[in-house]
Amino acid sequence: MWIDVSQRLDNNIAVWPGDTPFSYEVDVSKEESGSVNIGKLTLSTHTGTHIDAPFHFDNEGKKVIDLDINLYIGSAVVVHLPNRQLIQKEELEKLNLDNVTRLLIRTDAWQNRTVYPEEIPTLESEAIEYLASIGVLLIGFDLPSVDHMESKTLPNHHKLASSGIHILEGLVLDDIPYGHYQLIALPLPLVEGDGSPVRALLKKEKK
Ligand SMILES: N[C@@H](CC(=O)c1ccccc1NC=O)C(=O)O
Ligand SMILES: [Zn+2]
Ligand SMILES: [Zn+2]
Repeated sequence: MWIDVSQRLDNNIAVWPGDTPFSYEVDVSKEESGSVNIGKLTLSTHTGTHIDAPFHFDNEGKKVIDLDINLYIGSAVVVHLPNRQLIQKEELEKLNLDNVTRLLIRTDAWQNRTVYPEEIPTLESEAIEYLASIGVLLIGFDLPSVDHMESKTLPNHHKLASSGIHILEGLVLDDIPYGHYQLIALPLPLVEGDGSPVRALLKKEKK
């Protein structure tokens, strides 16, 4: 059974401070067109559950269309690391992450999803190096960013990208225990995209 671990997209969804509010409206109604309702979306590419392409923080970086879709489908491990400000290498070393290419970290630090949190946990730089060294290619968080909310230099975004680790943000992992899963979290084929909303799904593996 597939479990939806995406944020629902409605007109009340919280967005990054100052970013474009999400809006869905029926632009042309069935009555107006005589045949169909036609919706219109206005949204930031960083709305809800989404991936970041390197172009988000690097003008020379890959755009969404350039990213390998295989990153976003396949086996993943969910780990639960609540009540931390800094996620350290030592802590990750204690987990059994052999052969893990997709790592999803449940922090539980974004409790009230109607607003963006002021402070969120982050990975220390050595932890990113460690994850790259064991072959992690995708990291996902139940958080709006992999850097501190107020960061303008986005060191973890840059370090993850230069380490070959791709970024998935805004997952809803509230009810997801530690374990092995199959993940699907495909971005839209946005040719110029710096990021894309995804529908993120998990299915428990039998091991
Ligand atoms: N890094 C965040 C988004 C982000 O930084 C942001 C998104 C919209 C408008 C402004 C942003 N950052 C401004 O410093 C993310 O990846 O979703
Ligand atoms: Zn983002
Ligand atoms: Zn980001």
